[in-house]
Amino acid sequence: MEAKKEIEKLRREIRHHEYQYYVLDQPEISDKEYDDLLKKLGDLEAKHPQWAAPDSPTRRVGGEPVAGFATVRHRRKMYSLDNAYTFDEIMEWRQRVAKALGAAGTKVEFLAELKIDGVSVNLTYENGALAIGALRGDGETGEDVTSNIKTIRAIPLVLMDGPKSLIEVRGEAFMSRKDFLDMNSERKDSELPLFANPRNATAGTLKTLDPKVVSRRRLLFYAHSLGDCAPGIFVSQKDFIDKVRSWGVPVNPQSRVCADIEEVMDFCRTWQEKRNTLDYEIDGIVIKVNALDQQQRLGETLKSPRWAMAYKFPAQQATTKIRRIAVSVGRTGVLTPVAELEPVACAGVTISNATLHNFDEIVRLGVHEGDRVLLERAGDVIPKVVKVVAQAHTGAKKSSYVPVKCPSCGAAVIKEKEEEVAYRCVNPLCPAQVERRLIHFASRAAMDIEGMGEAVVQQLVRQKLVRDFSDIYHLAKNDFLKLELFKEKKAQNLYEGIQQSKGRPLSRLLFGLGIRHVGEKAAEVLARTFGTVDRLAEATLDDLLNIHEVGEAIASSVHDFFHRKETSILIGKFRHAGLNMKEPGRQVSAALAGKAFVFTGELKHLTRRAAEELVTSRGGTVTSSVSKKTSFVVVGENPGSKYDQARKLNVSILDEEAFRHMTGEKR
Ligand SMILES: NC(=O)c1ccc[n+]([C@@H]2O[C@H](COP(=O)([O-])OP(=O)(O)OC[C@H]3O[C@@H](n4cnc5c(N)ncnc54)[C@H](O)[C@@H]3O)[C@@H](O)[C@H]2O)c1
Ligand SMILES: [Zn+2]
Repeated sequence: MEAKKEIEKLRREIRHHEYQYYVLDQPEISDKEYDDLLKKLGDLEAKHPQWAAPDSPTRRVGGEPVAGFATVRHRRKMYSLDNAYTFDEIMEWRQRVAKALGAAGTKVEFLAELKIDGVSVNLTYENGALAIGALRGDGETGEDVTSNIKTIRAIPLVLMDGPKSLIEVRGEAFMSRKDFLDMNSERKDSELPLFANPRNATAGTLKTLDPKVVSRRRLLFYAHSLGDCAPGIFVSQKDFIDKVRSWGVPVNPQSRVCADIEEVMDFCRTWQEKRNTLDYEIDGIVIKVNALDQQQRLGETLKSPRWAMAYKFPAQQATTKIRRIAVSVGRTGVLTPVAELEPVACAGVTISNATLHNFDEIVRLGVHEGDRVLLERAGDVIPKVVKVVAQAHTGAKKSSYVPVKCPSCGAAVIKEKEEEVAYRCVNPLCPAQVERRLIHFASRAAMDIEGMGEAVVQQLVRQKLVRDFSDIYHLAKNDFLKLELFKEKKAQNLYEGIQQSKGRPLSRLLFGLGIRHVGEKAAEVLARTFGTVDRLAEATLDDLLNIHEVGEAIASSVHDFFHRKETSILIGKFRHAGLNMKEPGRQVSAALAGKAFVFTGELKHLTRRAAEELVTSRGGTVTSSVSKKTSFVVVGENPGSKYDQARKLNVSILDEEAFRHMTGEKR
């Protein structure tokens, strides 16, 4: 009974972390900690086979597909990989392979590949042309992200001299370290939660509903696995890699054929040392039995192929001393404690600051100035303090690191509600806050003002040249000549950068304004739905709540924002300065905007994809299952259970004819 309880508790815990990781792309624990939980569960299940369950996390790949996308069933299952953390575990695997292959198993060739920390993507080519791009999902069905995938330049839309028969090429979509860091620093400026690693950032990007956002993120791609295909095209993994490369699909040039397992381990050692010379993150080495006929004989378990193994590198940690616990002031006045460190080398870079997240975290860690701490850099994120390894010998310990006054402006510091963890500076004119807000406004994902980085904003604020967003648009070229290192040319460029930003679409402006809870995605949805700033400003709370992707927090924050006197003054000033404040390119339709559609059954006049496109291009969304949030279910011939579900939940039902009228396809 005890064991059963423990197993159930572990499963619940693991499922929680899987949801955080696969669906929200915001893990709360490190991969190693997650893998340890999973291993513990696996061991318990092996010891108590009577409590095994088919839906246990030990037997399932990934997580449920994310809502908001249509799903596709993979023609062949997409698997996870088994992990090895030591060379002993690699040797054990080598022996299992030998045993399973019998006489042929003593001599096996391997292909060793870098394990890039990205997202698995399945590309289906039909007649040599890219037909579907899908994510792994739960391995059986995944999110259809074709329109996002098509914006990735590294992925060819047509194969050069490839097979005409259907073929599935699988590989890793990923982000360079630099693009990942840029993306996170933009998010930091916007006070959005940071992505823990490039993989979460890539997943978050591929799951955005707007392909434009994806194209801006510059994702990369390397093919590494074969899905469904006609028989006889390839004889080995190496052969597959070479052939797809010749058809124009990028593959990782570092892969190596290894004659035996010793060579494989050399390769692992080499890359463990050299991993930081790459401009993308790898978290290990994938070892594959090279010959496809041997792979077939080895087969797969429910979760992973027996012919492959992932060797995972140790986590990137280091220890050092905290010199001081400083406090930084964010855009909304939130105070964040930062540990200033004795510089230490960790995973190829020198670290001198680490985040402590909030003041509760300081208490939880029991950390003080002068302590030696363990740091971890997961991916390239700002390093975090994991725990105290040795307490300071000297010096009085502070009872609290919460400052009485704002370190920037000296105003009072408050905690809005007792249950909140954040302390804030109450002064909206606090120079540190104004600076952060302007940096965010000018950042790449917002108004994208060329030449207006942190240093420039800082000087503009300190010299009292700007106090609010609209002041930027009243600066003359001569004003910039007062800034450090500014000469004629640079001043001219910044001036032009500012002028150019006036034309940015409404979505960028909304994001830049830093309205609470309005991130990039919500800004896009709002801009798409209302089209102009005036219509958005007039929206009632109900109008906002009626939008499928908008929840209560966003709705009331947007409503409040546009009903403030300062906001209408600001918008007036923007208009006077000639800002665009419209969302172009969307034939937004009032009937469809913000509505959620579900399709079931066959349509006569439209393909499913064309029908979905009609919805999304008019500001609506398509989801795969019917819920209370569904606005319409479009029913074709031979509808499935979604039709019954729609009737049960009293969701409006449209036939094809009515749907085409609604979209303006038919008059
Ligand atoms: N921190 C958390 O809370 C949390 C939660 C869930 C999962 N995870 C992490 O995610 C991992 C499980 O995810 P997973 O099932 O995707 O396994 P995985 O990432 O360990 O391995 C499988 C994946 O590796 C990728 N890959 C990269 N290079 C490859 C190559 N050359 N050949 C084949 N595949 C290659 C593929 O995308 C494949 O899907 C665990 O190791 C765990 O650490 C963490
Ligand atoms: Zn302040």
